Amino acid sequence: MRDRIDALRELLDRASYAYYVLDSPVLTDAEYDVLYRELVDLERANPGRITDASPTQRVGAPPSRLFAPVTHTDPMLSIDNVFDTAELEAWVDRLARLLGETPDLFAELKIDGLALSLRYEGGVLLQAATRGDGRIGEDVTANVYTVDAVPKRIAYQDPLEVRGEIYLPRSAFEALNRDPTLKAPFANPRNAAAGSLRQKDPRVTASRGLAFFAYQLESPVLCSTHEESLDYLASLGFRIEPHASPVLRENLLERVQELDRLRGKLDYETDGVVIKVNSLAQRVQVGSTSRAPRWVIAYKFAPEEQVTRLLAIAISVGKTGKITPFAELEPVVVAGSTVTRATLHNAEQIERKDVRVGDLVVVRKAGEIIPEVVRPVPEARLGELPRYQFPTHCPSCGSRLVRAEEEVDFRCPNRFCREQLVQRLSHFCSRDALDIDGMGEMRARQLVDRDLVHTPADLYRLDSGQLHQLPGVGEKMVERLLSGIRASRTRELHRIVFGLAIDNVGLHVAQVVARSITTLADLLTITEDELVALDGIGATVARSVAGFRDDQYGSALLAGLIEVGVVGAPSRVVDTTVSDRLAGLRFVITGSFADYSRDQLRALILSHGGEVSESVSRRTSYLVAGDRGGSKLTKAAELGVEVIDLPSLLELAGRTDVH
Ligand SMILES: NC(=O)c1ccc[n+]([C@@H]2O[C@H](COP(=O)([O-])OP(=O)(O)OC[C@H]3O[C@@H](n4cnc5c(N)ncnc54)[C@H](O)[C@@H]3O)[C@@H](O)[C@H]2O)c1
Ligand SMILES: [Zn+2]
Repeated sequence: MRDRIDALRELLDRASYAYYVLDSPVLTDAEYDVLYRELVDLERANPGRITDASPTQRVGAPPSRLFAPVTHTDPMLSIDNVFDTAELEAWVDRLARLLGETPDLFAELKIDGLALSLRYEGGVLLQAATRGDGRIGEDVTANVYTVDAVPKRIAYQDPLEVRGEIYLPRSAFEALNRDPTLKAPFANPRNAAAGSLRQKDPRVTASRGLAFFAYQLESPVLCSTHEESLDYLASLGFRIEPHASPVLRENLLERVQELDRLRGKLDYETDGVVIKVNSLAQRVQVGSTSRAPRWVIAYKFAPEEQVTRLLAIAISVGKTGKITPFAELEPVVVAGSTVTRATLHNAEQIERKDVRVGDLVVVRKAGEIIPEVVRPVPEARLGELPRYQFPTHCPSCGSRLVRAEEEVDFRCPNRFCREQLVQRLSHFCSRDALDIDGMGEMRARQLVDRDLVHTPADLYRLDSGQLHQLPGVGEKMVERLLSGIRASRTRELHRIVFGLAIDNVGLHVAQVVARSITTLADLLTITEDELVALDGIGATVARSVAGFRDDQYGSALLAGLIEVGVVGAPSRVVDTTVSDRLAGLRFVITGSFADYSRDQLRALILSHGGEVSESVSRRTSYLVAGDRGGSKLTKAAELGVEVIDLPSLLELAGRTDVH
């Protein structure tokens, strides 16, 4: 019977072939590593099932027929991986036991390229070969001759073999992927390096800008440590990665973390730290297994992506009724923190990516960004899983969900939906809005559940007796809440406008609106035309504001707030200009962006001196397009307006992040 072990082997073999031979991976490295780990664990529990044919017992993949085969004198092995510091320490301890003493160690960045063996004789480069399956590699001499960083002549006459990593610098990778003659962009610099090296025509290789770091002198008769051998290689003209250095056992973890912090600043991709035994005599003492030497280990950096099981999909209701699906996950550590939930953005994305409950999914968390499900790994699906059916009704109030044309999000149309009330109430009290201390989402939920509050205006009618009913609220908390509520009546106007939770009105738009009114009551009379006339406010926003004021919920809320004395105070004019890099440029934004709202992008552009308008015209400098941009894209094409993506906008603004 075909079981999980067979399925994993077959999948990993297929992935390795795509990765090593076709230079076009079907899995990410993180996915591959997780599935590989699972296979290792299963084989460990069932030792009778281990065979030479298992991917856990082999290196790489057989060489392609495109190149002449080269038999390596010493096999080119793989390196075992560890994924956390505890595993790294265990590795050092094991070595120390094998050797009877603490080994001298040496730490190098693990360059994400591919291994290359270089043979010299009589002082000239005779042959260059890839690793292949470790025993037999591919002859790529003609191509390697075009790589400047590889010395063609060295001042050493006897036969000599040098190993190292051939890689594509990030800058060259980005330039290459912009090349319009490329059939398809490369997934990452490693695959681009492999694809560029393994070309039939050396002129193509020459044009790609490959680089090389040496990290191993084979048959190092002249040296007694790895450090000496690298120094010797440098004296022969080889480039050595500049951060490679000996390290004391007690400083090892610190050094690994230093290298981790450094990696983002380098022009080459690295995926870990390779820790090696420095003494060559000690290396001989510990030896190798058939797959990897025992004297070296690769500590893999925590990837910003991880793979875990999708346990369930649930939906949340936002303050404007927007429905956001999110994933409940088997807990997984991503980029240093445990993730149990991640956003799935919207129904359309679930459908397009075909995410199914029970799938292994790729979860990404970069920096402070909310974790998201990037995609499922359907290759790892065992048996059939049903397609996900998006709910048709609001989980809170049972209303039928609606989706406007050209919109990606479903909404609960019921303004009086309890969950929306909870979200609106906690938004009203949040830091950037009325900033009422002690009133978070939990407290908002308690108030709504007990029918004490139905709109933010009701907050101002609460008495201490009612607050005392809430669980966990004592004398002190009652005081704090009451004084916070009282003080909030005279918050700056823009905070109140922002706190109303009007569609499309973020902090920046709220500031623009607040500047044109003197009291909250003015919102009751301002017309749509007057709003459109304001700088930085377009037709959509004006319609939202006027629509809010005219509907039953909005008008009642405004009247209620005025009645309880929420008068507001003039907003201090804050100069939010950060730079003038975008001065003179006029932007239009379309589509949706995974991690940022359009309002955030608008604020970013304005803070760098740019202008934002609602519709594309001949005067538009750039159309910034996210997912599912509609008619504006067509319009831009008609008028010849340049369309850019979010990273390009950030680059123009001289930023790496919106915040
Ligand atoms: N995405 C996929 O589908 C897929 C498929 C197969 C393998 N992989 C990736 O490849 C890995 C396994 O491949 P592997 O056997 O080549 O192991 P490896 O890439 O984890 O480690 C060995 C390699 O590290 C390289 N290296 C870089 N810097 C080095 C240094 N300073 N010193 C020594 N070596 C250095 C060498 O090329 C060496 O061959 C997996 O962990 C996975 O990340 C991915
Ligand atoms: Zn609802």
